[in-house]
Amino acid sequence: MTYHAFPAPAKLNLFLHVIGRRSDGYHLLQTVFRLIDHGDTLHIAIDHSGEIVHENPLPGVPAEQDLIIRAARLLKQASGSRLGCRLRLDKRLPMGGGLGGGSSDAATTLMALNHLWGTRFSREQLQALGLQLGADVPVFIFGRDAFAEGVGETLQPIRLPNQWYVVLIPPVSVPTAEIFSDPCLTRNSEPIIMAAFPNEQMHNDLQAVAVRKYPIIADHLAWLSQYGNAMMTGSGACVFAAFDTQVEAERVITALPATMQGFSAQSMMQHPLFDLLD
Ligand SMILES: C[C@@](CO)(OP(=O)(O)O)[C@H](O)COP(=O)(O)OP(=O)(O)OC[C@H]1O[C@@H](n2ccc(N)nc2=O)[C@H](O)[C@@H]1O
Ligand SMILES: Nc1ncnc2c1ncn2[C@@H]1O[C@H](COP(=O)(O)OP(=O)(O)O)[C@@H](O)[C@H]1O
Repeated sequence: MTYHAFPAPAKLNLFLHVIGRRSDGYHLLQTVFRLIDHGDTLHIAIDHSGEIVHENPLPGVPAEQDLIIRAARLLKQASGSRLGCRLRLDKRLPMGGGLGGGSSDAATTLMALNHLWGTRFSREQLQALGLQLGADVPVFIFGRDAFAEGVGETLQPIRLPNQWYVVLIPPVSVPTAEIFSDPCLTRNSEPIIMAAFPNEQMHNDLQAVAVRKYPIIADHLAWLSQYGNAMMTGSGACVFAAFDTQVEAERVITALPATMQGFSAQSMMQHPLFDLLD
C-alpha cells in the first residue's frame, strides 16, 4: 500500500471583527486569513475496500467528531465514489489553538481525496462542501490569503507582503463555541472595506473574552508585546506577532522563557495543494 503525504498548513487571523449575528446564532465576521508554512501532515493511501479508516485517531476525538473522517465521508457521499482510504495524521498544530488545525486537516482531506479518488469537484464545489464541516474550512481550499466576510465563507484574495511570524502556544485549549457564546462579546464592530486593511484600529474582538477566561493568554501577549504588535488568532489560544525577517523572528524564539512554547513561520503566497484544483 502506498501512502502519499499532503501538508495542512495553519492560518492566522490578522484581525477579526464581529459585526453582527445571523438568525441561526452564527456570528458575522470580517477577518484577514493568512496562511503560514507550519502545520500538520496527512498521509493517505487509497484502496478498493470502500472503507474510511483513521489509523492514529487523536486522543479524545471520537470518529463522529473527527474532521478528517467527516471530510472523507462527506466527499464519498457527495461523489458516490466506491473507493476507500487509510488516513494517518502527523499532528503538530495545537487543538483549540485558533490556528485552524482541524479545519486545515479537513480541507487537505477533501483536496487530496478529490485528487486521489478522481472525484473532480471544482474549487468552488469543494469550498461549499467544506463549509458543512466548519466555517474555517473554505479558506484553506480557496488557498490564498483572503479578506473574509460572512461566517468566513465569502472570500476575496488579498495581496500581503512576505512576513515572518512568531506564534506562541499558551498551554490551554479554547473551545470556539464558548468564546462566541459569551454575553460580553462585542458583536457590533463597525464594518470596514478591504482597502482599509491594514490600520491601527484593527483588533480581534474575541481576544478580550478569551483573555478574561484564560489569563495565561494575557501573559503570553504581554511577553510577546516586548518585541512587536502581539494579537490573538481566531478564538485563541495562540498569539502572534509579525516580523520583516527570519533573523528577527528567530531572535524572539531564542529569547522564549522555558515556561513558554512557540515557533516561527513564514507567510505563504499559496496553499501547497493549490494546483490540485482548477
Ligand atoms: C474563530 C475562527 C476565526 O477564523 O477560527 P478558530 O479560532 O476556530 O480557529 C472561526 O470563525 C471559527 O471557525 P470554526 O472553528 O470552523 O468554527 P465552527 O466549527 O464552524 O463553529 C464552532 C462554533 O463556534 C460558533 N461560531 C463559529 C463561527 C462563527 N462565525 N460564529 C459562531 O458563532 C458556533 O457556536 C459554532 O457552533
Ligand atoms: N483533525 C483534527 N485536528 C484538530 N482538532 C480536531 C480534529 N478533528 C476534530 N477536531 C476537534 O475540533 C476541535 C477544534 O480544533 P482546531 O481546529 O484545531 O482548533 P481551532 O478551531 O481553535 O483552530 C478540537 O478540539 C477537536 O475536538
